[in-house]
Amino acid sequence: MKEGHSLYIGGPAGTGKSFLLNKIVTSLRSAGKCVQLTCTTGIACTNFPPALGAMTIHHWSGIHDGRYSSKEVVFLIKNNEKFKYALQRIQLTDTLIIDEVSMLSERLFDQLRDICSLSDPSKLFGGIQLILCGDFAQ
Ligand SMILES: Nc1ncnc2c1ncn2[C@@H]1O[C@H](COP(=O)(O)OP(=O)(O)OP(=O)(O)O)[C@@H](O)[C@H]1O
Repeated sequence: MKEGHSLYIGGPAGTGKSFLLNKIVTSLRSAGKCVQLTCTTGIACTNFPPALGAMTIHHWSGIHDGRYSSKEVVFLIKNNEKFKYALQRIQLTDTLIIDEVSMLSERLFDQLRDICSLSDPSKLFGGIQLILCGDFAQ
């Protein structure tokens, strides 16, 4: 993880996934990484202490309510003033954590791949380290 590899953390409810994410955020941030903690729902964000700054993946990425196609949202993030903070977040992020990832649709995951590429178009997901967490058996 510290070398920047992407990973999936899985396990049933109560096995300590959120506990582990908490430790990961703290550890990577103290190593100087820009770590963004996101969840697929707002309610899941409340599992974390406010100091960790958890936000929905929709907010982090600029996707918001998902009304745009991948092409449209990438264009807006690049060119529309209203999306400038999303662009800054994307370009600054070293590690993107997505909790409750089993709630993420294939369509949204594809959009995220395209949006993350704004960070570095030559790399898959823009070279951002992904830490996906959840329970696909849920
Ligand atoms: N290594 C650990 N040491 C001490 N307490 C722990 C450890 N791992 C988990 N816990 C405690 O166990 C409880 C459940 O952990 P946690 O909420 O992280 O599980 P979870 O897998 O995220 O569950 P859910 O999927 O329901 O959100 C919490 O009270 C947490 O503080």
